[in-house]
Amino acid sequence: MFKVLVSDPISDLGIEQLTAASDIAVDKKPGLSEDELVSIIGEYDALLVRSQTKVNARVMEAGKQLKVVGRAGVGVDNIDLKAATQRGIIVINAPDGNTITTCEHTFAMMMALARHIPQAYMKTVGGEWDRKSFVGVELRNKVLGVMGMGRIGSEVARRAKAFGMSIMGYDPFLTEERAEKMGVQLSTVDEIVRNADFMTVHTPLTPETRHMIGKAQFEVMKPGMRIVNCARGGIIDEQALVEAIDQGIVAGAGFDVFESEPPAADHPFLKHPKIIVTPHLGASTVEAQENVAIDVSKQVLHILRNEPFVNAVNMPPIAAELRSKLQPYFELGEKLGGFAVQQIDGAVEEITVTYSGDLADVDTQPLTRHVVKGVLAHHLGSEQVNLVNSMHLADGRGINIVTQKSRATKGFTNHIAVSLRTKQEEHLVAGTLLNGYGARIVQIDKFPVDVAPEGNLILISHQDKPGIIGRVGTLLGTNDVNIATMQVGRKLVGGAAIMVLAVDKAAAKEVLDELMKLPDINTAKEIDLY
Ligand SMILES: NC(=O)C1=CN([C@@H]2O[C@H](COP(=O)(O)OP(=O)(O)OC[C@H]3O[C@@H](n4cnc5c(N)ncnc54)[C@H](O)[C@@H]3O)[C@@H](O)[C@H]2O)C=CC1
Ligand SMILES: O=C(O)C(=O)COP(=O)(O)O
Repeated sequence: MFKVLVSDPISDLGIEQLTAASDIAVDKKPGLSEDELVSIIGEYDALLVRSQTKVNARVMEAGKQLKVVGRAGVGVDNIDLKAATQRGIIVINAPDGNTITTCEHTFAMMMALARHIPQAYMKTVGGEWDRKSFVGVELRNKVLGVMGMGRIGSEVARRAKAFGMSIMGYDPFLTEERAEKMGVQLSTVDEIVRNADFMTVHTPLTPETRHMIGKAQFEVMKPGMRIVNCARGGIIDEQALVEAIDQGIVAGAGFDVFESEPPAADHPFLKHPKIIVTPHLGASTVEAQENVAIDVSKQVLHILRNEPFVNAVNMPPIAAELRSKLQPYFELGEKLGGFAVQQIDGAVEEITVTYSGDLADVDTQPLTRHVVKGVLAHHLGSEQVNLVNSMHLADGRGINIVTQKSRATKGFTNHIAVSLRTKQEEHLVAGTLLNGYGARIVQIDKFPVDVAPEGNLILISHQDKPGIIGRVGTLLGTNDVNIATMQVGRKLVGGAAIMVLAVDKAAAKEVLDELMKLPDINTAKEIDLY
C-alpha cells in the first residue's frame, strides 16, 4: 500500500484516480506548518502540492519513503529540486492544465484595469455614484506587448487579436515564422516598452527575467502604459513600478503575483489607487484545478507503480548499462548546449549534435537530451527544463533536432560537436572528455581551442592583429575583471580569430560594450557556464 499526502487544496474530483485505487491511501491535510509537515512526511511515498507548501531540503530529508513530489500546476519554485534530485525524489508538474485559465485571468486583469472595475465597485458599494472618475480606455486598436510567448503568452496573443489589438511579442525562442503564423510582430523588450499600450509578462522567474522591466525600461516607456503580471512576482521591479505610476509614466497595473507571497500588510501595491491585485488566483478555476490534479495524479500513480511517466522536472529514466556508458558525458553535453545558445543572438531553428569516436556506437539519445536541455535551460530556466521534457519543449518551439554519428575521430577518442542555426547565423562548439584532464572545449566555430567548460567565459571574435591581446587585457584589468586563462585560435596569420577568456567574475554589460568598441574586435560575448 502506497501512502499519498495532499498538503494543499487540490480538486477532489481530480485526485479520484488516486483515492479510488486499491493500492493507494490518500491523506488530505492542507495548511500544515513546515514543522508539522516534517514530523509526518516520513510515512508517505508521495506528496501532492500547489504553490503554498514549501517542499524544502528539510522536508525532503524527513521524507525517508518519499518517491515523488507532484506539483498540481506549472511553477516548481516552491520545491527544492536540487535536494529532491540528490535524494532521488522525482518531481513532476502539470504544465498544460492551467494554461487557458491563467490566460483568461490575464484578460480579466487587463479589462478590469482598462475600465477601473475594482475601484468603481468599491465606490459604488460604498454608496457613491461616481461616473466621472472612472473613464476607461478601449482595448480595440491598442498595441499589446507580450513578454514570454510560451503556453500562456501564446493564448493571450490569440485572444487579444479578437479584441482588435495588435500584438508585439518577445521570447528568445520565438522565430519570425512562428510569430508571423500567430500574427504577432516579433519585437525586442525595448521596442515593446517604447511602443505598446498594454504589456503582459508570461515568463518564468529566472536570473534573466528578474526585474526585466525595471527602472531603465520605465524611463523610456510609452506614457500611459498599463501592465499586467500573472506570471511570477519579481519579473517586474515592484518598487520601480510604483515610482513609474507616481511619475505618471504608467497608467495602471494589475498584479496576481508578488515578489514575496503573501505580501506584507504595508506593501505599496495594496493601497495604491492605480494598482489592482488578486492573491495568486491565475490558476484558480474549477476546470484548471481538475485538469492539473488529474494530470499529476496519473503521473504519481505511474511512478509509484514503476511505470513509464512524463513531465518529470528532475529525473530521466535510462537503462542502467547505458547510463554507466553515457554518464561521464552528461555534464559536458549540457555545458556544450549552454555554451552554444550563448554564442548566438536570434531564435534557434536547428540544433545539430554530431557524435564521433567511442560515442558513434552507443545510443546517444539520452545524451542529446542533455545537450538540448543545456540549450533550452538558458532561457526557460533550469527548473522548467528536464531530461524527460527537453525534446518535447524543443519540438513545441519548432526547433529541429538533428543527430549525426561519425566514425572520423578527429584525433580524439570521443568528440561531441553542437551546432546551432538561427535565421541569420550558425555557430559550432565541440568538446571531448580527455583522460586525466576531464571535459574540454576543443573547437569553437572553425577554430581549435583548449578550454575548460566552466565558470564565466568571454568569447571574442576579432582580426588577428598585433597588440589586440594587450588592449583586451588592459580594458578588463581597468574594469577589475581578472583573467584566469586565455586562449586564442586562428586559422591564418592576420585573418579571422577568436579569443576565449576565463574570468573570475562576470563582466558587466558595459565592459562588453567597451570591448566591442576596441579596434579589430567584431563581437564580445559573455558565456556563463555555471
Ligand atoms: N498566476 C498563476 O497562478 C500562474 C502563473 N503561471 C506562471 O506563468 C508563467 C508562464 O507559464 P507557461 O506559459 O505555462 O510557461 P512556458 O514555459 O510555456 O512559457 C514561458 C516562456 O517564457 C519564455 N522566456 C524565458 N525567458 C524569457 C525572457 N528573458 N524573455 C522573454 N521570454 C522568455 C520562454 O522561452 C517560454 O516560451 C510561469 O512563470 C508560470 O509559473 C502559470 C500558471 C498559473
Ligand atoms: O501553476 C503555477 O505556476 C501557478 O502559479 C499556480 O499556482 P497555484 O497552484 O494556484 O498555487
